[in-house]
Amino acid sequence: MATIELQDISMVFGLNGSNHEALNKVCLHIREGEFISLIGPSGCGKSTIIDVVSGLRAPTTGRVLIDDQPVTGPGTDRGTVFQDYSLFPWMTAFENLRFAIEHANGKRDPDSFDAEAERFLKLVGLEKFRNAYPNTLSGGMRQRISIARMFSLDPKVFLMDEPFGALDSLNRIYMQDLLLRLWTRGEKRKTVLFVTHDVDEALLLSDRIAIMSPSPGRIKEVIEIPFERPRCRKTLGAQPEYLALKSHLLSVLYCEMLDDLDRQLEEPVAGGTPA
Ligand SMILES: Nc1ncnc2c1ncn2[C@@H]1O[C@H](COP(=O)(O)OP(=O)(O)OP(=O)(O)O)[C@@H](O)[C@H]1O
Repeated sequence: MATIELQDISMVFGLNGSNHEALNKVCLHIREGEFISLIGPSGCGKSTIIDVVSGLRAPTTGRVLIDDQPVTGPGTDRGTVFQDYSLFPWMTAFENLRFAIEHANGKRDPDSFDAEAERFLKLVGLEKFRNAYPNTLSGGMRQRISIARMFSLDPKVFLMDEPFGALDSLNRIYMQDLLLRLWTRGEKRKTVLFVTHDVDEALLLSDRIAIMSPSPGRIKEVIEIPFERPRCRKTLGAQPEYLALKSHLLSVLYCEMLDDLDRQLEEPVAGGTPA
């Protein structure tokens, strides 16, 4: 478990000769073992936050602390899952897992890497696909391997950027439940920063939801999700409190979307003003 502290994170990108402020003084404290989701309109800077916390990108100003230590680059204390699976295409499911485990634990007995890879394949129900290459697996199966890899590396922090965004709705449900079960039964509960566009997904998974607004990206509101764990999606969706929170989230996001649209339409269009 770890705390994550985002302190006044701003990010300015150079874009077509001018500067674009993607994030403006984002502050967020994430508690030990907490599951927090970032939700907000496209382009509000959710992925940029994941990049900054993972250490792949340095902020223009501000800093991230993990357990009070500043992030200066990528590290084994953070595991990531992205929407695009990020598996090595020339390795089988087993080899992808084994490679990651070996890379993270180079000094251990090599036989233990095999056993560990087999164990995690089984945990996500893919032992029969041990020798399959990623291009022969469905999107859901590939994402199961990515998740197994993240759990097998045993980092303190999980960073997940729309991990289920490319999946159909049934696969998405399966993956959400799989993630919840693996996460809640871990001895040391991981601290999770999760990006999603899906309000129901955020409500099912999160302890808190941070709503972002665009241009530049900021955290507009942070909402506590009061439902006890373990959560059951069948009963959760029928609770009046769930419906009220969902309605609130949707109205905030909808306002953001309309504001964004207004801003776009105010910008001059090359060749004249729209009628
Ligand atoms: N490398 C880059 N160079 C220039 N601009 C960038 C770069 N990366 C991101 N941006 C800009 O920063 C802003 C935030 O991008 P980001 O990808 O973090 O948004 P997002 O909220 O994750 O969007 P989405 O939900 O569509 O994935 C956008 O306006 C984007 O165009």
